[in-house]
Amino acid sequence: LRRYTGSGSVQNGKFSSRRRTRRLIEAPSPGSFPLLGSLLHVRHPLYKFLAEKFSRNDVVLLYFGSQRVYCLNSARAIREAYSAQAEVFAGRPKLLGDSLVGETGGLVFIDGPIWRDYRRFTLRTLRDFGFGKSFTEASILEEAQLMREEIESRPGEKFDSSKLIGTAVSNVICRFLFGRRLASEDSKFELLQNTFAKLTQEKDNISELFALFIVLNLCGGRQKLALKLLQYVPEAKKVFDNFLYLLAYCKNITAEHRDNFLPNCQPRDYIEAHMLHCSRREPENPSTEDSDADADSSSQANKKPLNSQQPWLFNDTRLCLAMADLFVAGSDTTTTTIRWALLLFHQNPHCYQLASEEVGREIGFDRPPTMKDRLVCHYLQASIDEVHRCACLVPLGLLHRTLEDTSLLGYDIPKDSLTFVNQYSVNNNTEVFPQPERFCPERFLDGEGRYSPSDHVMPFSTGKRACLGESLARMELFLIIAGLLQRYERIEVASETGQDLGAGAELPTTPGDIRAPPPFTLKFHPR
Ligand code: HEM
Repeated sequence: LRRYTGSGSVQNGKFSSRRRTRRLIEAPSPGSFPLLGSLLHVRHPLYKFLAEKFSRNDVVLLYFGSQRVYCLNSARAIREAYSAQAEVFAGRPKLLGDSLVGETGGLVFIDGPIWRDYRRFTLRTLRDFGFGKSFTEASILEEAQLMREEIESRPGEKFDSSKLIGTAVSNVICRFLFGRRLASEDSKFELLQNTFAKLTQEKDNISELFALFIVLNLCGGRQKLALKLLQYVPEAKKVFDNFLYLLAYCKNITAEHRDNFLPNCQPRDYIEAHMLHCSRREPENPSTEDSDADADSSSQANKKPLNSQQPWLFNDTRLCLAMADLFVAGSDTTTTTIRWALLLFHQNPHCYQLASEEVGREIGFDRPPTMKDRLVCHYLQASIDEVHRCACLVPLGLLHRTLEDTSLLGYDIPKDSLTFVNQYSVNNNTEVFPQPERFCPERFLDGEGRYSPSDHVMPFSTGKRACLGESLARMELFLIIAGLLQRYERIEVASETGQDLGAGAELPTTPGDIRAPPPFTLKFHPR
């Protein structure tokens, strides 16, 4: 019998401050064993298992070791938690990062004032550099142009899709972070790209999370001890080493910047913006109440003063941790979505045809696309949403942590529980998306053929922890895909591993956090 012995009781959907002990109202669960938790009660991939076995349940309770982990298995549950109770669900679990680096920082696996200030600083800097404006647009178009030059320098050749698209996408983020692109021949660049594609796609991160929490349990929650033990596991050690490699790379570039930094000039990249911010240590207005607005890159959020609490939160190690997070979060996600788009168009050539015709009609073939064209390219916009739905790139999102006791759709959720979304359940809900296995952009068009997005498709999540790079990703997707449609009458896709990738073929996907298609090459047929 589990009893709730937290700080309050449930009243009007919230715990009151009155201390009381009562039975928890538990969400349905596949079951659990002591120590191992639900590991032996679930099948892989977890998102499919939960979507099928718990198709009628909004919330499912799992255990990673003894850690409570709630799956938000419907759009209703996701919105109720991450939007309606945004503050309560805005925490992140501690996953050894602090112990590894010796500093709390970054943007993804951290919460509290450091995360808040760095998130605001990053959104503000992205906006100042023209996130959603011409500077970023120009960077993306330049990378798209370089990609096309590469293709046209070797007519009739096949290109590795990950490398070709990954180079363009990663360089957009490099230009923002470091103020320069890295040549694809640069061995460091290739290493960085591959390292994190492997980390996010190939590894079965859910099994590893189960394992990590079991080890943490065994160590009585002591992170340093768990880290020491995990150093003996070759796979885990490789992950730590790769991360430390990326961090060292960011540190070197930061040191180079420091030598050339001119405090009175306009910052040219994220590192300089950070240096400028640190050099102006005069106190700013104290932090105002945080609102939902700072979860996105809206201008309101970015006009708010940074928290600037004492002690000073900004330092070089945290800068490097934030850069590492932006590089990892901003490279493979967008690259893989574009690869999915090309693969799904390959399987559905009539959709490629319709999108090309629209691009030809609305943009023409003589000038590069701009973000304004999005407003008139209804079919292409709908196709991109359908790519998000079918690809379901991050099916389980990232783990959140509850910052206080709460209740969700009638179930009790104690403080410090972990939560994750099941985007796969939502995207394959037959009541909202009939025949979900079909690629059908028309789902997102109204009766007059105008783009009509659905609030069920949430590739960037929602609420306080929603993707910080959503605007940049949306720009990259539209500009790069529209540019390819303009230039190439047909794009041939061929599997690198002999798998059938043709129309109707079921596509095997990678087991990691990112659901990527199998490796394939691209051959371009110019108009
Ligand atoms: C198609 C491309 C992308 C997809 C599908 C995507 C998706 C996501 C998702 C699902 C999350 C987790 C949200 C949550 O925990 O609720 C996330 C977080 C994040 N993303 Fe993205 N992302 C993309 C591109 C980018 C880009 C280009 C950047 C960098 C500029 C970026 C930076 C981040 C960061 C820093 C976070 C952590 C935010 C936080 O915890 O406060 N992402 N993204």
